[in-house]
Amino acid sequence: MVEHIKIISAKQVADILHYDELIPIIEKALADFSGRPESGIIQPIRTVLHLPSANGFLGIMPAYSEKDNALSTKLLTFFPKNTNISTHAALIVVFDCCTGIPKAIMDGDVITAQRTAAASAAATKHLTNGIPRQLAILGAGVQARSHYHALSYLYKFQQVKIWNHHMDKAKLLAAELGPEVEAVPEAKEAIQDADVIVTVTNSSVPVLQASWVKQGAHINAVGSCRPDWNEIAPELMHQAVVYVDTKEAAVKESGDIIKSGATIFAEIGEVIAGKAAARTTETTIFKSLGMAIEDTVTANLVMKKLDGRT
Ligand SMILES: NC(=O)C1=CN([C@@H]2O[C@H](COP(=O)(O)OP(=O)(O)OC[C@H]3O[C@@H](n4cnc5c(N)ncnc54)[C@H](O)[C@@H]3O)[C@@H](O)[C@H]2O)C=CC1
Ligand SMILES: O=C([O-])C1=[NH+]CCC1
Repeated sequence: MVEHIKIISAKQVADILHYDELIPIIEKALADFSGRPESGIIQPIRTVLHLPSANGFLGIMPAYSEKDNALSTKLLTFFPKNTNISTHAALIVVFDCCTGIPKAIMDGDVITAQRTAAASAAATKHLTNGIPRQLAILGAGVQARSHYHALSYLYKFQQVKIWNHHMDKAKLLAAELGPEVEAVPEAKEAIQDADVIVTVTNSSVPVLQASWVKQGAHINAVGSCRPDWNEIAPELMHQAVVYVDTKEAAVKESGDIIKSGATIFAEIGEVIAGKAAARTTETTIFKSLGMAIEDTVTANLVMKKLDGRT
């Protein structure tokens, strides 16, 4: 059986994935997820193993889409103390939906970076107030980079400010990205004029304060995927209208939700499907935890492209 499994590298995945195709696919997956079980999506809450000795995590993330005929599991590790090597590492195993036979093992790092940014881009498209001109990113790692590219695919920002707790990393990323991108020493300075804010740090305590955020801004809160970690000040969680990718996981996994006790207004998939309001004139937060179905539909796109089926 193993001889027939395709091994698909990060480079192959990166060559295939582009935001023009990925954002609509993720948008549809988010809507289908919120329309389950009728939409044919099956996705349990992920299993997360905590390794106290290394303060690391292993997540197992299976999902199935009947419409897409796609079945896969992502295996993801998160070791936040890693230095000089990545803090997250992922593999995706793709199965044949009729026989259950594994078809491929592919790199999951590029997919994790890009599908997460595509989900934030989809949320921003639905929740932002008018055309955003100023982007702020807190964090300067893998997700900071992919969020810049996904959001810049949708909008031409006049100014992008990046803050990181180590300024040198923010400076390096700013230099790599575009002439409109600037590294700033204080998070508050990055946030004050921002129409769209992205939080993508490994912090377990708030990096974004309520008083810094202008009324009507949209926030993609992407980090803090642990129940006892929060990246957003509880006051801001209460002031904003809170959207999530999955309500079921948000109340189990998200410290931003659990520690603040904030009310979830809707899943972003309900907004995309026209079943919940997009309250764009208010300050909005999209609390993203990441969903296996995003990986499954993205891996399916990679498979289809490699097979010449699309
Ligand atoms: N919602 C989702 O679907 C996903 C969420 N994530 C989460 O997004 C966050 C960023 O992920 P990556 O960019 O892949 O990680 P990364 O390790 O590449 O980047 C993390 C950034 O946070 C900074 N940082 C580390 N400790 C910090 C602290 N105590 N305070 C402030 N900044 C700190 C680092 O300097 C770095 O710039 C993580 O929390 C990760 O778990 C990652 C993948 C998917
Ligand atoms: O969905 C995902 O891949 C992740 N969520 C938090 C860390 C990685």
